[in-house]
Formats: sequence, structure tokens, C-alpha cells
Amino acid sequence: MKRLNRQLLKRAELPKDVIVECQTDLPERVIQFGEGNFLRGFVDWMIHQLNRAGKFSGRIVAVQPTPFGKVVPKLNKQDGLYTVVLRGVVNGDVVETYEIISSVSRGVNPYTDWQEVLKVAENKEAQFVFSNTTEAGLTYLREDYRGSSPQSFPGKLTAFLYHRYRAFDGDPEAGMTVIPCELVEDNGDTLRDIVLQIAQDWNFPEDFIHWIQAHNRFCNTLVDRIVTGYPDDAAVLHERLGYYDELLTVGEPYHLFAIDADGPVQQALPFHEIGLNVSWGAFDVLRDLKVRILNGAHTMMFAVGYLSGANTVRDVMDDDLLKQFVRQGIYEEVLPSLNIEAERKTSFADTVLERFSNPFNAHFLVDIGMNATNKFRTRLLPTLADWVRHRNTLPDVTVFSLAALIAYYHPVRLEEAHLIGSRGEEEYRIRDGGEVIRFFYNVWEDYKNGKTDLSLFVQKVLGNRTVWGTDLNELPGLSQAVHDNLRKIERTGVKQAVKQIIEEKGNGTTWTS
Ligand SMILES: NC(=O)c1ccc[n+]([C@@H]2O[C@H](COP(=O)([O-])OP(=O)(O)OC[C@H]3O[C@@H](n4cnc5c(N)ncnc54)[C@H](O)[C@@H]3O)[C@@H](O)[C@H]2O)c1
Ligand SMILES: O=P(O)(O)OC[C@@H](O)[C@@H](O)[C@H](O)[C@H](O)CO
Repeated sequence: MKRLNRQLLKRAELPKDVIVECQTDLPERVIQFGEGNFLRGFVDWMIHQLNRAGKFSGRIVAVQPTPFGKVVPKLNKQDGLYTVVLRGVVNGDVVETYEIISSVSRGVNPYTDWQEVLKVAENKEAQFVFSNTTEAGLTYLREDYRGSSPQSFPGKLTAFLYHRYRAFDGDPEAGMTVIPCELVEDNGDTLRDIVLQIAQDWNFPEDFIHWIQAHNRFCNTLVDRIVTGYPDDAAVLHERLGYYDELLTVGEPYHLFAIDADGPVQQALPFHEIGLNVSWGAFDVLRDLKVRILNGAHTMMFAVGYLSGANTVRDVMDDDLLKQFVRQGIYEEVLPSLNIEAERKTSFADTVLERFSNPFNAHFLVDIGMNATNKFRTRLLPTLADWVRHRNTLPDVTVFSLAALIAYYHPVRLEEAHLIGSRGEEEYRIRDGGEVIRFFYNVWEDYKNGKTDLSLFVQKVLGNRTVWGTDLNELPGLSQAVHDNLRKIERTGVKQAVKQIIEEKGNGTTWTS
């Protein structure tokens, strides 16, 4: 089967329902740090839509952010082309679209071709920076700059911007608009602060620091689209498309891009003019809705679902009991703890459940479970803490999900940088930061070897401030409740324990939806 590339576009007859409006000769106007699923199915797809509408006329250079990337060679083999498949239910109708995306001109591996990255800095037409390097990428790393590619993403950006500053002699007009997409609160401000810190570490001149502050915009953003990436039914899709695409990118039709940016950015990137769901300006409420409801529910379900035998979000939604668990968590615990107008939060939750029930949504629970302790801290702990503060009781579903998370972090062995857990005969990888991994390995070993009993084990786990950012034992009753839930899980397994929780809470008729 022929591979997707420019030649194929010239020669092949493609199925009629594949959207092919490719512009493969537009100038490079964007540099993007990251080439992962999310950027390809979201930002790059949006820039492609702007190009199709004649409202941007520019392409993207995608820079690989770590030495271990595998996407850049694939992108270049396909001349930057790839297919976005959007599958889901919109207003009750099943929607499935196929579109060849041509907004990426090429990929660059900065570890072998750093000069190519610097050449983009010398191109005045390149005025935008996008990124998604996961939360782990948007962090400060103290490192030296010796003229080759820095390790960290902010280090690369600092070196890139310094080269540009020098190439254009500090021209204010050469300043860039930087739009990071990492799910980090105030991601634009955070990135700017790290860049400024690195500029100081490297003794770059004060004038450069002034140029960054005065003439480069760093926008805070919030992104929302479930992009599951390369599908498990790729062979079927290739057959249907009639060509081979190593970068097939599957996502849902829903998308939301909130960008806190002023008029000139809105005019330069007029997403709103072509019907894309982009919100300009401050987005505090949207962030709370998205992170607390959608991401919160994901974190609430991943361990409970996985240890109950489900593999994907869709499996959870197809199981009456697990679905009830998620619904109770959202409607009875997360929503009451959000100080947002009732109709708005309920309607957002309804949409989230509809998105989770997307029949095509093969979103793997083990992927959602990566770095789950940190996700619990940012996505569910606010619900838990708020509940305790206002009601002096504990939210059962959220607390159970914490116990299930701890059970999920139960290793059968330590393997290099991660733990191996087991679900019956099957093994899975427990992926988290090195310190978290070592901590869970040690506490579970002590418990299994009888050095601690379950009460002390739970107290140790909840008391680790590095893991949770706080001592969770200080929440009244939490330690006992997690202990009781873990005991139930030990005795009956997760699924039976969930059943008990649901039955104790009643049949759920109090749900808003
Ligand atoms: N996939 C989604 O549905 C979705 C939706 C919204 C937000 N996100 C965000 O995207 C991230 C996952 O991205 P994806 O789905 O494209 O996955 P992916 O694995 O396809 O891409 C991850 C990218 O991050 C880079 N990266 C990983 N660790 C890094 C590090 N330490 N330093 C620098 N770069 C690093 C990788 O090289 C790769 O380019 C998540 O952290 C999430 O916050 C994903
Ligand atoms: O991508 P992560 O691993 O940070 O979190 C898992 C999911 O909650 C997340 O990817 C959502 O699907 C996404 O945030 C939807 O916009």
C-alpha cells in the first residue's frame, strides 16, 4: 500500500469523503515545540482550517522536544502530511470525518539539526510559537548553553529567541507570540518566567531580557479535545483510505481553545471567524469546569475502571455500575463543590458524559493513569478539600477513587523507571516521577513484608507532602476512610467494593442528569 506523501496526492484517486485541500507551498510562519498527537489533532488541524479559509497562509515547523522522539522521521517521510480522523456523536448524530492536514511543512530533530531551528529564528515571517511538551516539559532545568540544542523545551525556546533577537538587532517587530498548550495553570506566564530565568542563568544581556518582556507576547491558554492518537483499528482505516499513514491521528469532533490574548493576536489568528470554538480573553471559569469535571472524572475513573477490568473510557461508560460511579462522582461531588452557576456546570457535565460515551472513544485508562498522583492533586483534591471545608463529611466516590489509585500503585516489582502492577494474569506499567515511584515501591514493600500494618501504611501514603503537596492526614476522617476502602478492595476486589459504595449511596436518583 502506498504511503501518504505529496507524490501520492498528485497521483492517487482518494475516496470522495476524504477532505483534501492541501496547500504545500505556504511560507513557514510558526515554530512548534512538540509533534505529538494532541498538537497534530488540535493546533495543526486549526491552522490547516485557517489556511483552507485563506486566513493565515502559513505552515508550521515542528521541533522534536526530547532526544527520544519517533515522530519527526515519520513526518518527513510523509512530507509533513497526515490524516486527522474525527469520530463522535454530535447532536445525536454519528460523525466521522477524514481530512489530510498540510499545515506542517517539516519536522526537525534539534539534537542533530540545531542549525535548522536557528534558521527559523532568522525568518521574520515566523512570528508564532506553539508548544505541547506535557506538564513535564514546561519546567525549569538548570543547564548550560554551548551552541547546540538545550535539553529542556524552555531552554530551546530561550536560545531560539536570543538568536532571533541578535539576527534582527533587537527589532521590536521581530518579537513573537508564544502560545503554549501544556495543561499547566497560567502556562504562558510560567513559560515566560522560566525563559527569563534561563536568560539570566546564561548571562544574556539586559537588553535581550527587556526585548522579551516588551516585545514578545506569552499567552495563557486552556485546551480541550480528546485526541487518542494512532487508532487500534489502523489497518481498517488504511484499507478504507487507500493509503498508508503512519501518523493517523484520531480525535473527537468537540474542541475548545481558550486563549488569553489581545486584539492583534485575534486578528492574526482569526479562528473565531471560521467557526472554530475559540474563546478569547480570561477563562478562569472554563478552566475550573474543564479541569475539575472532565479531567477530574478521568482521574476518578482510571484506577477504579482499570482494576474492575475496563481498558478504556468507553468500557467504563458501557458498564452500568462503573458509569454510575462516574456519574455520582461528577454530579454529586464535583458539581456541588464548584462555585459556578448551576445551569452552566450541569450542562458542561452533560456534554462531558456525552463525550466519554463517544462510541469511538478508545481512550486508554492506563494512559490517563500516567502521573496520576499529580493529576489527583490538581484535578480532584480541590473537590475533596472543598467538600470537607463546607460539609465536614467526606465525598464517598472521590475518596474511593483515591483508595483505588493507591491500590493501582501496588507493584509486583520495580522495573527501571517504573513499577509493574498486576490485574490478575495481566501486567501493567505504573508511570510516575522517579521519587513517587520509589516511595510507592517502598511503602508497599513494607506493608507486604508486615513491617507496617494497613493503618500505618495509609498514614504514610497520605502524609507524603511531595506526592500530594500537603499532608492528607490533616483532612478529618480521610485516613480511616481510605483504610476502610482499601480493606474492602483487598477482600472483595474493586468492582465489588464499587457496588457496595453505589448501593450505600442509594440508586442515584438525585442526579441532575
Ligand atoms: N491527548 C489529549 O486528549 C490531550 C488533550 C488535551 C491536552 N493534552 C495534553 O497533552 C499531553 C499529552 O500529549 P499527547 O496526547 O500529544 O501525547 P504524545 O505522547 O503524542 O506527545 C507528547 C509530547 O510531549 C513530549 N514530551 C514528553 N515528555 C517531555 C519532557 N519531559 N520534556 C519535553 N517534552 C516532552 C513528547 O516528546 C511529545 O512531543 C498531556 O500532558 C495533556 O496535558 C492531551
Ligand atoms: O492528557 P493527560 O494525561 O494530562 O490527562 C488525561 C486526560 O484527562 C486528558 O488528556 C483529557 O482527555 C484532555 O484534557 C481533554 O481535553
